[in-house]
Order: sequence, then structure tokens, then C-alpha cells
Amino acid sequence: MGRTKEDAAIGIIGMGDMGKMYAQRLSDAGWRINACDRPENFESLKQEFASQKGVTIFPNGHLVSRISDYILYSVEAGVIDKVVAQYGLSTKVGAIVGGQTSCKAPELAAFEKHLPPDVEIVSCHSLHGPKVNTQGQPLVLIQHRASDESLKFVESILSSFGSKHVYLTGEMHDRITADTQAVTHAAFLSMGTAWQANNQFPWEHGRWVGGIENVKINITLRIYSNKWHVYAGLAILNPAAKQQIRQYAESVTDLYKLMIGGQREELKRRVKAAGASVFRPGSEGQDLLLKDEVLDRFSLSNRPREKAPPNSHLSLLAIVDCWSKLGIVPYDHMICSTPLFRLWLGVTEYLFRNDDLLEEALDTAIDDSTFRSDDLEFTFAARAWSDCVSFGDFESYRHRFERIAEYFAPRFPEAATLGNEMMKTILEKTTSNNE
Ligand SMILES: NC(=O)C1=CN([C@@H]2O[C@H](COP(=O)(O)OP(=O)(O)OC[C@H]3O[C@@H](n4cnc5c(N)ncnc54)[C@H](OP(=O)(O)O)[C@@H]3O)[C@@H](O)[C@H]2O)C=CC1
Ligand SMILES: O=C(O)C(=O)Cc1ccc(O)cc1
Repeated sequence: MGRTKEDAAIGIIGMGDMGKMYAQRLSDAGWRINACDRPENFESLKQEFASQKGVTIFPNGHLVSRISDYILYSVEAGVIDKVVAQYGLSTKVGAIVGGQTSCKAPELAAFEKHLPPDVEIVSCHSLHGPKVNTQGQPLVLIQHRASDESLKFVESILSSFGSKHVYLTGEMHDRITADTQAVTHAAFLSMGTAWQANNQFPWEHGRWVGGIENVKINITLRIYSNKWHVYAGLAILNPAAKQQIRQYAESVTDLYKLMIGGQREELKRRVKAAGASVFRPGSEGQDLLLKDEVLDRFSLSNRPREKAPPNSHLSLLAIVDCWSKLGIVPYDHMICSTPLFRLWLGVTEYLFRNDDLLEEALDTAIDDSTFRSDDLEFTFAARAWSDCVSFGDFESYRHRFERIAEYFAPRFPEAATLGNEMMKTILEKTTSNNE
């Protein structure tokens, strides 16, 4: 068994966005990589990596597994069992296997079921997308069935990312990522659904310009320009996620009913009580504050912000209500947060730490009917996404996701340029160091 850069080889099964990123970075750091995707992608992948020193492309996972010392499965979460069943028995004797899928329960179950007993298991999860700089981002390591020495070996391989290693069990990982990722995605997916249902590109509409709105729009388009299975997998396969997404939909519905019922005092009481339980005294120290001057630079609209009338911010009021109902203190999870979660928490905090802005949003929700139809669509959307996840139906998830993605697709290029710039600037101010 090779355990040093000179004599060890790393296997990567699944050369999609994340697999390629890993292959690129690890080979740049001097590791020898054996990689494959599905057999039909062999020729094109071989050509793509022809000039990448240290990367050898193979036609399938058997050929990768039998000669590699640490093998990473980087495939869709929904097919992990099938793929490990296919290649697991070809794993080199004494090797270590891990996975990069976003939900660990099915991944670890597949390893236990299909890998020979002499094979050790150390899984990982980079808590960011493939285009984000790995430096300083959280990287979860799961020593599931392995010696300390083997964990050290995996750490030495992944150390070149410069990520912050977070040590968890598979179970803890799934609970925390349900809190951070699943509800965050549900909120942005619902925003996109509502905008599409009302047939509007929000930034072309006077009501959505500047500040918080830029973050909502850029993140929503970023999610819809990605692969549906990433979001479907981590929501549908993670049991804790279902409950959280359901609570989010319930919070949205409850608050919307208070709004259309004109129940100003009850709405304010409920939202402020939720705010007090989430943003506890003392948490002001975590300076996540996203300032308008920064946010306004990333607008897809060319209207000046003074012209932007107040918004009811139902999506943000509901996330705080949801966190409060579930007893989640989002700051507890900063160590394990993704960039999107930090942005989401950042804009939420921005609203809740500004009494005037919060008061204005709550009064707008009661007095101003301009937002009613958008908030109605948003409520429908949050419930529909929750149902879709609860039913556990990948195909209907895919169908919903792709229908909405198609609507926004013509705008992806401009949103991607601006969104990347926004992420970079804002993330410098909202790092996971703010624990
Ligand atoms: N994208 C992201 O932001 C992040 C994703 N992840 C997780 O990482 C994993 C990979 O995601 P990502 O790279 O984005 O997704 P991709 O769809 O880009 O990559 C998955 C790759 O695995 C291939 N594959 C499927 N079956 C096999 C097989 N039998 N043998 C070899 N290769 C196979 C797929 O081929 P084909 O497309 O032909 O099916 C595809 O190329 C997922 O589990 C995801 O949840 C984790 C962190 C971030
Ligand atoms: O930041 C996010 O939430 C993303 O959308 C990117 C992402 C997707 C899947 C993961 O498992 C980790 C990160």
C-alpha cells in the first residue's frame, strides 16, 4: 500500500464538475490520479485530460479501483448504491474508499454493503461548488471505518486544498447539512418558481432592485443554472431535510395568512419573537453584515435603488420563523456552512438587525397589496417543493427544476458573471471563520 505522494495513487470515479475539480487540484499538487467516468465518456475525457500531467483516464471503475490506494466516488447521490455495487469488489486490497456525495447515510450504507471488509472507509464533503476557491472553505472528513493512520493519509492528500477540516460522523454531517443546505435551497428554488409563475424576470421590474434583492436574484439563478440532481439528492435522501423543508413551507403559509388577514400585531409579535430566539443578544459580534454599498454593485437591473419600494420579505421572515420553530441557531453551524448558507444568513441578519427595515417590511406586508400575488405564488411554491421532497420522487423534482431553469436560461450568462463577482466579494466578508 502506497501512503506517500511518491508511491500512492488516488482513484476518482465520476468525473463530473466535482470529480474534475479534485483531479485537477490533486494532480497539480503532485498526486498521481487514476480516473474514470461512465464508459461512454472515456474517449472525450481522455482527450480533455491529455495535457494534465499526473492524470490517467480509464474506461471504467474496475480499472481505477484495482490500482488505487484512496478511491473517491464522486457520482450523483441517487446512484451511489448502484455504482459502488458495480465497482466495490474490484477495490485494491487494503485500500481506503470515500465518497463526495452531499448526503452520507446512503453513501456509507453502500460502502458497508458492497466493499470487502479489508477496505477502510474515510469519506469527505467539500462544502462548496466546483468553481469556488477551496482555500478556507469547510471540508468535512468522516472516519467511518478506518485507523487514525488512514485518516492522516487522507488528510495529507486533501491538505493541498487549504480547506478547513471538520471532523464529523455521517449522522452529524447529515443533520447539520439539512439545517444549512436543504432549507436554503428550498427558499431560493421557491423564489425562482414564484417569479416564473408570475412570468417576470424580477430585475426588470421596478419592485426588485438593489440590496437584498440582488442576493436573492443572483443566488436563485446560480442554483437554477446548476445540475438538478445535486439539490434533489441532498434534499430527498436526507431524512432530516424533509422535516425542515416542511417547516419552512408551514412558516411561509402561516405568515402569509397573517399578512392577508391584516393581523399586524400578531404578525409582528410572532416574527419578532422568532428574531429574538435566533439572533440572541451577544451574537452581534459575528460581523456578517452585508452592506448596501456592496450589494448594490451586483445588480442585474439598471434602476437606482431609491426607486425601489419596500418589500414584505416573506422568504426571509419565514426562514427565521422556521429556524426558531426547529430550535436551530444558524450561527452554530458556521463551521460547516456553504457559501450560499452564509449569504442567506447574511441577508437575513441584515433585515433582522435593522429595526427600521424589519418594521418597514412588516408594515408593507400588511398595508401594501403590491406584493400579494408574488407572496401567494411564493407560498404555493414553498409547499410544492416540500411535497416534492416528501414524496421522494426524483423525476418530478427534475421536471419541476428543469422547467423553471429553462425559463431563466437566457439570463444565465449575465447572472453568472455578476454572481461570481458578488460571491467573491461578499464571501470575503462572510467567511466561515465567523463562528
Ligand atoms: N456540484 C456541487 O456544487 C457539489 C456536488 N457535490 C456532490 O458531488 C457529487 C458529484 O457532483 P457533481 O460533480 O456536481 O455532479 P456531475 O453530474 O457533474 O458528476 C457526476 C458524474 O458521475 C458520473 N457517473 C455516473 N455514474 C457513473 C458510473 N457508473 N461510473 C463512472 N461515473 C459515473 C456522471 O456521468 P453522467 O452525467 O453521464 O451520469 C457524471 O459525470 C454529487 O453526489 C454531489 O451531490 C458535493 C459538493 C458540491
Ligand atoms: O453552497 C451551496 O449550498 C451550493 O449550492 C453548492 C453546494 C452544493 C452541494 C453540496 O454538497 C455542497 C455545496
